[in-house]
Amino acid sequence: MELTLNEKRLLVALGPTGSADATILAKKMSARPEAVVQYANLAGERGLVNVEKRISRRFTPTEEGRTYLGKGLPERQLLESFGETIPMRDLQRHPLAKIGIGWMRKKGWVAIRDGVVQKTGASAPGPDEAAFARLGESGAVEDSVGVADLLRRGLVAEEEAVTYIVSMAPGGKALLAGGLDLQEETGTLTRDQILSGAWKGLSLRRYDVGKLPKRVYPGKIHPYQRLLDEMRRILFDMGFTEMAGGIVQSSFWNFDALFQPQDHPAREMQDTFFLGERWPLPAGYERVRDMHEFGGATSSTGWGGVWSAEKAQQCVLRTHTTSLSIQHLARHPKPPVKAFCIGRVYRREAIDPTHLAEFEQLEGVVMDEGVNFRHLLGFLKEFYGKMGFEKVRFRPGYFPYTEPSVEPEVYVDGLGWVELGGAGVFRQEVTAPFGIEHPVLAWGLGISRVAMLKLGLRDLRQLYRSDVEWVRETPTYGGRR
Ligand SMILES: N[C@@H](Cc1ccccc1)C(=O)O
Repeated sequence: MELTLNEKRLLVALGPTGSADATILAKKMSARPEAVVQYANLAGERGLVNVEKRISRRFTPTEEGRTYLGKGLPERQLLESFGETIPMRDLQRHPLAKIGIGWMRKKGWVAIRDGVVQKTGASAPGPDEAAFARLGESGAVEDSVGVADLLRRGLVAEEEAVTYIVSMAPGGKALLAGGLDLQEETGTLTRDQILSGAWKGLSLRRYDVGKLPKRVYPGKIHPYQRLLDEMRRILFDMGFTEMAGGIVQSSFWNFDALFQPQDHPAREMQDTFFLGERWPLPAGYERVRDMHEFGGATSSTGWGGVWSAEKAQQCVLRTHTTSLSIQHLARHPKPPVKAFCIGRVYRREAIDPTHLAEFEQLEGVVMDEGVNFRHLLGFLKEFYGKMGFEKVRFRPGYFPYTEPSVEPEVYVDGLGWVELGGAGVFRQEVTAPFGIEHPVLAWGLGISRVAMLKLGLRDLRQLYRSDVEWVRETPTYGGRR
């Protein structure tokens, strides 16, 4: 083992006592205490010494406290300034009278009658004076009853003292016993030393070029957040704007506006988190009602039956971000619309490694004159491609609000084809009540799924755990940033 000269000197300084405070070692080595702590930590890593950090509370005099040091507390000085009695008026001329008289009375040392101050005979020093005397001797005191009194009077202040105790470990002892060469070492050669050849006679400090430095973990964005940021950037790059909305939605916006029948199984208690609140229906809700009951002014026949306004008012934790898409379109019924959102959605799932009751969805809508199903497939291919899924295929799907509907699948090495979201063209039953006259392409996907695939996770819950080790070890992917 190659030791630095400083480490050797530390062992030599430590030798006689086996254990010492870093400040004492610093004096012996004529070095700064911080430097000694640094040498000791290095030697500690090699098992030569042990370093123990001790933090202690102590109290040192304040500026006011210092003025009494060696002389005594004001009441003591005042008490000793007169004999058995003194007229109050005379005592008041003493510079410490203001503070001292009150304390003398409080401590029962004097009584005042008819303008005359008279000693009671009791004036034994209390714990505060004892502590103050100790303070005078050593400059600092440990906590005690008396110190608490001094602290209250503002005569001492608390200080945290850190001391490092360095003690010899068996490794260091053995090295020291074997004898250490304390010749000065050269770490950096000068130009002159090289030119003159003097370097040949120097004892050079050795470097272990094979040794890895200590790992450092700089601040890092959570892998899932990185992925969300990347998706957001991809969509901005593709010309989308971001839409926003609340986590709580009325059933009207979460289901009815999307032509989901009121007796649809997804609207059952076991699938959706219903809330106690009810929200009023928006103006023009009757067109949605008519659409459900008989198809409104369109060629659709609707679902039939009676549509309940009460059911539509019931609030839910949004079960999909499509509830934001339809509201965005209701506010912007004229083309072009090209918007996306990333947000958390809630479903009453039995929780297991691949299903959680809350997860993030990404949603996109495109509305413009003449866009069609083929454009939708193109958008999806492009988006998934930018996400790093090169092979994408589409299977027919079903959603109450789109026709035609597809379920995109991406190819993942080792897993094969994996379903990733849903997409389709909004039905007239969805668009007509809001006066939307052009085709709307819509798609959505669970992005915690994407994260699982991209980060190679077996358990979705890993995304939501506070596992700093995992965050540290997960490489930043994609190479974009
Ligand atoms: N909302 C659907 C996804 C989807 C969005 C838009 C159109 C079609 C399907 C889901 O949660 O699975």
